[in-house]
Amino acid sequence: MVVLAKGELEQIALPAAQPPLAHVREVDLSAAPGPGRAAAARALVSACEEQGFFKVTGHGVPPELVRAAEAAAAEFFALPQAEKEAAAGRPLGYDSKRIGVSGDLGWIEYLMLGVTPAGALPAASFASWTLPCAGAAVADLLEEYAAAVRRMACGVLELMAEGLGIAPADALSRLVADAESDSMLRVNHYPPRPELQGRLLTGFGEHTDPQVISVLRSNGTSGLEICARDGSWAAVPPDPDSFFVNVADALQVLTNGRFRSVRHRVVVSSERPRVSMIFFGGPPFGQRLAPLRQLLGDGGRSRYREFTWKEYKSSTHKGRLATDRLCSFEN
Ligand SMILES: C=C1C[C@]23C[C@@]1(O)CC[C@H]2[C@@]12CC[C@H](O)[C@@](C)(C(=O)O1)[C@H]2[C@@H]3C(=O)O
Ligand SMILES: O=C(O)CCC(=O)C(=O)O
Ligand SMILES: [Fe+2]
Repeated sequence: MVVLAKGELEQIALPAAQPPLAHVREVDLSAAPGPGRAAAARALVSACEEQGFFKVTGHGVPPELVRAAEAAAAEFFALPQAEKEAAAGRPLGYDSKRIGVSGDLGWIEYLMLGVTPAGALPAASFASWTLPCAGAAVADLLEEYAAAVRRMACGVLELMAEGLGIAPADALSRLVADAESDSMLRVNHYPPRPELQGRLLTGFGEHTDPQVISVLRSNGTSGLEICARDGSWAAVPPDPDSFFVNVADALQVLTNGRFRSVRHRVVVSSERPRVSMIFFGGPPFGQRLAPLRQLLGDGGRSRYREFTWKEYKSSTHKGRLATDRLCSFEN
């Protein structure tokens, strides 16, 4: 349930619907080694260069696991408010309308879960966190789902390394595969909007994701919009059978700006609820982030100073959602 105080609805009202994204880039992760895989790797690299965003097909995540995880999430959000609030916590746990700690609001309720021990700090991980419904089944399903999506994210990062021509093959995926990776799962529920004389509401305000890669799956309800390099916004047609990948800030740094993290937001315009589950693949806290030498070229200049993920994450968490956070790390 989302309850807004007087005046808060005005803060999140949006004026206009955006046109659908004309060309959703697609990458088939199941392409067999050989020319098919090389073409998929090229498609992935050009999608990351042009949009920082693409759809993954042939992803290998079992559809029954996706359906079960979504049903578990829906079951959680359907609980009485008091029971959901028993799972409240910051930064991990249940919350509604507040995003971050700097005053950003949205027409949203959500669960944040740590996928790895590092991602779970300082609160609980799936293993030690018992959701107050249907036994521990919800936590178990979401944990299994997160593990499957994390494996897929690593597959995407391996294909990316191939497309970029960098070695070793796990140069990027190891950041997320690492046992110390700071990875999280976020489950968002955007209830149908209240009647607002045709106006739209911000579900999740515009931002880039700070991590390396985000992998998003939603039900069939629209809402996700991405921003093109020219600043125009477009609506992404939902596809519950596929996953969407966002290039996130740390990947922008690793590629020295060749890939740009995609600015995106969620707009609530529907009579139907939207449920999305997003895996955020983050590096270990101590990981130093700087452009990969192989992507700098001879005498190439690094656009970013070196910093650790811990440093970046804490700077991120102090600011507003829409802030362009990377600019203070530029050389
Ligand atoms: C306002 C904020 C919420 C956020 C932390 C931040 O200070 C800026 C980045 C936000 C974001 C966006 C992507 C993910 O949803 C998220 C979990 C993340 O890592 O960075 C959120 C943060 C959050 O909701 O706490
Ligand atoms: O819920 C969505 O579809 C996207 C939300 C998002 O961008 C986020 O949680 O970072
Ligand atoms: Fe996001």
